[in-house]
Amino acid sequence: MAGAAALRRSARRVVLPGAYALSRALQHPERLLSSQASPDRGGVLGSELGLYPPERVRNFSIIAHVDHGKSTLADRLLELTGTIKKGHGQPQYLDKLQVERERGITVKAQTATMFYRHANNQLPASDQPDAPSYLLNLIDTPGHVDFSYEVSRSLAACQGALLVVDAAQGVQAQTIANFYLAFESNLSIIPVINKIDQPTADPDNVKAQLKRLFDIDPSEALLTSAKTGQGLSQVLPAVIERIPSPPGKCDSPVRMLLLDSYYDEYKGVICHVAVVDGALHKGDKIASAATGRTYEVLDVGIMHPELTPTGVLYTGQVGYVISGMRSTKEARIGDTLHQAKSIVEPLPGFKPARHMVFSGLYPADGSDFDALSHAIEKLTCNDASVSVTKETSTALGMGFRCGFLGLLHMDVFHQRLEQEHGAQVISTIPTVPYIFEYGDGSKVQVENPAALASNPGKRIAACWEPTVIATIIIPSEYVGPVIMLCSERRGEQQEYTFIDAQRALLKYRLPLREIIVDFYNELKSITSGYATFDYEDSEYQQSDLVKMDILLNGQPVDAMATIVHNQKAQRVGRELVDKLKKFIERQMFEITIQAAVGSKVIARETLSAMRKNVLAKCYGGDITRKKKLLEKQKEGKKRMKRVGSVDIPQEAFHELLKVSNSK
Ligand SMILES: Nc1nc2c(ncn2[C@@H]2O[C@H](COP(=O)(O)OP(=O)(O)OP(=O)(O)O)[C@@H](O)[C@H]2O)c(=O)[nH]1
Repeated sequence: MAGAAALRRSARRVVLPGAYALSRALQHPERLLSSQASPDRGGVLGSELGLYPPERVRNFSIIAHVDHGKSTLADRLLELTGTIKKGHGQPQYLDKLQVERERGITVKAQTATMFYRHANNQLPASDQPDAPSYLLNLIDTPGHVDFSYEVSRSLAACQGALLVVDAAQGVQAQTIANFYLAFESNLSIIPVINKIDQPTADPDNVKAQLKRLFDIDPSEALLTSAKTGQGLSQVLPAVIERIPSPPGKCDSPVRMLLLDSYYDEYKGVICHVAVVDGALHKGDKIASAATGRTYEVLDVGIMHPELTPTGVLYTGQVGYVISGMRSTKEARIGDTLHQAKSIVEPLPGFKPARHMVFSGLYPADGSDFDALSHAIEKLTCNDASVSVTKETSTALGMGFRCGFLGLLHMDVFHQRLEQEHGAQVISTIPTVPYIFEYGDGSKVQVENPAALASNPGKRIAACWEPTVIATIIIPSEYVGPVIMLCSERRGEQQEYTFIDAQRALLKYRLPLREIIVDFYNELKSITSGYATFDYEDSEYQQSDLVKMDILLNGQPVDAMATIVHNQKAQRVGRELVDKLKKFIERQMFEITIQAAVGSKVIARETLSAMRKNVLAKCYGGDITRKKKLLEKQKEGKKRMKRVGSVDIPQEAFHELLKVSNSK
């Protein structure tokens, strides 16, 4: 380590800030730090970053179908470069969120900077003391369909991607989606066939699939096992040799792409940025191209893998900036940050996230509104892809209408609200954004069915619903049942091909509403878990939609209203009414439960009256026992929502959610 320290000192002496440092570094590559001499965590200094001109930087991502091993591979690369210690005790270092660890999925894309000495593979490293060192930015991405927005965002900062494919499972639906995202972003793609240690691994078959589907030359594929370490030593050399260095002008005023932002209680808003041109120093004044606001750079550094201040970031590098922004609303993802008072061309940015699913979120106990509001605000600071607007429901009181990228995203958001903020929420039936046109030609986007009055005074002339193009990959014996499922869900076949001797690829246009919860579960169950599924959003299509109300004792419960296809209204109405009958406890009066479309009742159930007197259970005059029972009853009441005179338990809302999505 003494040698490493000496190297660092000498490096500091020779390096001057800015472009000059870069040109000096280019003239003296022998002075670049080796990975062995790479700075220990927290010790990375700006002067050392200056030793990595764009030619010695590689920004890449790992993309794959869910569970094919991205995060494990990322961990191995971090270990290999000494960025984290081997066996650091935490599986999947880059999966930081609790929900990510629990569910084993990656939700937020994370970035880590690594230093790697690229020695010639033919010679022992000890014989190559001058082998050049590289700065590698690895961006881990989520694999689930809901988070493809995160994937495309991460790819914007990259010039290449490792496309990881499980050697036994082969190409799956998200492999295809992710390949096209990377391909359309003009990235160099390095195919990595992972999990070759598995007994059922068939790398040759996977190579053939890659050739057939993506025209990838089989000789380009790397064979690895992130578990045993086999083949991993080829990965980083391939990154350096096959992925181009980031383009950008070192001597221009600083211009960077805002990749992501989150709020840290102690540090404030932290922005992840990719520096496209110029260099960024602590103390610089920067401006946002979107808002025009200016900020002073209070701290700047790299993720190595934790925040490591460097005081500077140079062209092509990826890191973080803290600049006194008050909220993540100021840090718009995809925005261009640039040197204040300079005129720059904004970078292309990203397509704004499209909210596919909307749901109302209400505090389980009405008096907790402020607490829920605070929790949602905090969470959206870290997940800017959720849209939030206040709404009021007659049944549930004050709450929020939130837009999510998909159902998993919604689930994850709920889970985080409960786990990280202790919030207890009731959520309403998820809905997709419909478009309704009235007789007078005016159009509205409906994100809350309750907002669509049954008799709006205006005649509804037409309705449209969003559709998706779904890609499904299945073993060929399941083609029949899958085709049946898709037509039940109002799907329209677009493509039917075979990707190898055993597996078929189906493409369907499906109404988004039909797939938003239970489609994937059902698809999995009819294919014994073998189907994989991905979708991309597509156009709106005209459809015969109706609003269905649920009435309790004749009163509509706004939070239970839903929009359904006319043909399915009867079936959904019956199921909702049956479910409610099961979950609403008998009360001291009769309750009628009805589903209605307009003024027409399409399903009805009656719950007979019952008198429930807990105190009757208390014989004699034991007052403490009576009190306890009353307390218990009060607790139970807290978890009820009163609609008119009817108490509805929280579970009823959750159960409705399942019904309305299964049909
Ligand atoms: N046998 C074997 N198992 C592996 C290998 N690589 C990863 N795994 C296992 O595969 C499972 C999924 O790995 P992850 O790294 O979480 O997969 P991922 O692609 O990051 O998944 P998401 O983050 O959910 O998209 C884990 O149980 C890993 O331990 C490998 O090379 N061989």
